[in-house]
Amino acid sequence: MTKKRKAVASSSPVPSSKKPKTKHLSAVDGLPWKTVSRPHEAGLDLDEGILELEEVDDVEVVYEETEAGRIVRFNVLDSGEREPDEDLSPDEDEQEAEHFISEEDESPDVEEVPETAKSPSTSPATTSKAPSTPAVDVESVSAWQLFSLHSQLLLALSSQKFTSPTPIQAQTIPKALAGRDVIGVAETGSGKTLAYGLPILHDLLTSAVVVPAKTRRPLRALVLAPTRELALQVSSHLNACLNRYDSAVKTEEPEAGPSVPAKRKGKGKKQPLAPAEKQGNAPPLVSVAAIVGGMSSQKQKRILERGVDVLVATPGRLWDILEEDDALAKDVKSLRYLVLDEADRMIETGHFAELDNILRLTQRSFQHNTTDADFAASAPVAVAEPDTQQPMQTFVFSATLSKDLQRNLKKRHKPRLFKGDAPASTLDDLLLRLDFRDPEPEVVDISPEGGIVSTLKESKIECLSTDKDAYLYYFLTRYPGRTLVFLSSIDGIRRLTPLLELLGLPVYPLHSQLEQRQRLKNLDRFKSNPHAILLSTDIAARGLDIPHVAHVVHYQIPRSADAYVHRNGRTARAQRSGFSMLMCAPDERRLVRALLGSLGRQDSDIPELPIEHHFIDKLKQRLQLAKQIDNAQHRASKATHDRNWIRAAADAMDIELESECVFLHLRSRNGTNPLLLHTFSGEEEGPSNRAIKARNAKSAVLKAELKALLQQPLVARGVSTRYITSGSRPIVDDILAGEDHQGMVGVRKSEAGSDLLHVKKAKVKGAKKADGKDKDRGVEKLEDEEWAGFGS
Ligand SMILES: Nc1ncnc2c1ncn2[C@@H]1O[C@H](COP(=O)(O)OP(=O)(O)OP(=O)(O)O)[C@@H](O)[C@H]1O
Repeated sequence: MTKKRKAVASSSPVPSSKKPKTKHLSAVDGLPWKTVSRPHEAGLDLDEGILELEEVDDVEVVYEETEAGRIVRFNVLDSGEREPDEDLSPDEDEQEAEHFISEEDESPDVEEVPETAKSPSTSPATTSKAPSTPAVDVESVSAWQLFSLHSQLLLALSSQKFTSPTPIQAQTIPKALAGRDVIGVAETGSGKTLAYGLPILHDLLTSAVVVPAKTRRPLRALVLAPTRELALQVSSHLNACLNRYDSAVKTEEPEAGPSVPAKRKGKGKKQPLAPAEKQGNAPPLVSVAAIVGGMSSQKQKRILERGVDVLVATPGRLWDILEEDDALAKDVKSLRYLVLDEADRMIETGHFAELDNILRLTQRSFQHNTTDADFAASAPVAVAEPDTQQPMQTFVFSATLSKDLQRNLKKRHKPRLFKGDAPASTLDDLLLRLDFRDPEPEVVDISPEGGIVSTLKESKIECLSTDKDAYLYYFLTRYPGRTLVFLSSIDGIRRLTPLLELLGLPVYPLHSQLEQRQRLKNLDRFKSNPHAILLSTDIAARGLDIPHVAHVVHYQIPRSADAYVHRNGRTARAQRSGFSMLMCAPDERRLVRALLGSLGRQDSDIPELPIEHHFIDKLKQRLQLAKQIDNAQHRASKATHDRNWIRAAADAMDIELESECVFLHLRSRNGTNPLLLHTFSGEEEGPSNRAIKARNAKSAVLKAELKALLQQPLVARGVSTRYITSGSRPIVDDILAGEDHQGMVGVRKSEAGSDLLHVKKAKVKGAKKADGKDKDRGVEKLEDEEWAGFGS
């Protein structure tokens, strides 16, 4: 097992007012190591790589010269709880109080142990109240103070530099904290995850008890998300709000006899630190986990056996588990919180039946008509009894929920009872099945007109379908930057990925037919390389929060206006600027018009991106070569694959390839549709080694040719690379100013968004010249209106 340790050697400044006491240790193992949760999104907790990661804080490394030579000592700074006035003068104490608040200042005194803790398993003998959290820098989160959030959350917001709530958070958090059901609609990247996440975590933290290791936690909150990546991301965003808390918490293993809530027990007294190992393995106060398809179900079952407070899941995997896990099904029936993130997408993913089944479980009215016998099987470990009478709060969030739907939801007064087994077929039906406790759930809709965020600049390129590869290659070369290219088909991604790879671009595919591990790996590579290109289907269209995506390209027209909005939402997030480019073939114009029409916009709203057409032919030449290489490689690998396959099939059937002529008639699993009818004999045993070698040699020659071509600079028309001060486009000034484009000689480095602006200005200027003063105003007005949607 690989075990990695990371020492944070007292880099965090200890306030000068604190005089930490130190423990001197010479052995590394004696340090208070804490296990760090490994990011599963990064694939680190899979079968390879780091299996365990530990870190240590507040350790000073001291080198001492001794007779035996130089030795290293570690001073463990004990900045733990002090006796009042122990280390500080009264003045200093006051000063410190001005800058920091602790949980005790913030929240009411010790809370009652909640109902959930009163089950035999979480009786006072085995649970204790949440310990206090570290101090919070009040000033950095003053804008959050009005919500009176748990100090751990303030701490997390402060450390993530989330200085103030976003508009959707500001409007929904108070309502959610007041116990209302909320339907939140706000633009992409506006912080909807924390809009529902913070109220849930606040409640769970303030009512949390330290659950002993062997006790299963009852599920309190369920977040459903349409894709695996989104579920993992939501779980990681919520965990980021709990991280520092867990590392700061000091827990004690419960001893025999009644335990006392930690706060009371520790009031004014110094709490002994649990041994390092115990701290590292201590169960978190509030736990969040993700359950998604494509990842080890054994591991996910283990997590569920231990129990989690907040479960983030895709409906498909969750329903699979629910069918077998009665304890979890029972929990789902008595949830405290239910969240549908990107609800409108979930009915499109083919998991609608599962989602419908899960929603049935959450229906209290449904439960009243059902006995618990279905789920009465005994739990594997002690379970804290959930409170089925506790009302459930429901949150539905998306960037695109139609006004009609919102009106329907508001009109509804009672949850609809299920009649028969026919699944609902529309989003309206689905949402009407939600067991809103409010007769009128709060609808907070602050989505922008047309669904497009103000910091996004849109553009389009009109070209033939067959030229899309060349124009895409042009765009990627002309505007390097993290780019997410959306295609509608997996086949398209499979075709385009090797071509762009051969052209030397850092390109990664993402689609549902990749293994989950590969999906996460590619996503991770995309996140870590500022020039990476992700070719993806719409599985990356919703919710994914990848920092600094510079461009979104719609290689194929999105299927719906909502898809257009969500795809665009992967850039221009959290008030940052972003750029999107729609590639439109002549036969797609009608679709684009319809798509924009349903957003209340026009085709002409989206300006064309200026193209230096001179480059296109050169790029086509390179692409042509890349296609030939790809074909040659494909044929060679297919031939090898076919040959191996035929041999394996013959082996399996105990057939001599040399002598017989055989019919292979393979059928699909259900035995109905013939998949392949193949005749072969020894002579037809696939291509010979010689043929395969010849193909490989051909592709090697083509590769060398392409390599040479790629090394040649792409030079703009009118540029002389020999005489950089002459030619119709002197380039010397740009070179001297460092503004020359690295991949295209004679082109100035620029951002796609600013080039778009230049086009706009040039148009206005040209129009002014041509049409005279009166018309000028008209043109300017028209331009302004056109640009109103782009917020430039
Ligand atoms: N109060 C805040 N201040 C600054 N950044 C924030 C704040 N809240 C959230 N963020 C950050 O904003 C980004 C977008 O948040 P989030 O993913 O929740 O958006 P979203 O509205 O759910 O987007 P989408 O509709 O695409 O799913 C994230 O990186 C998140 O960490």
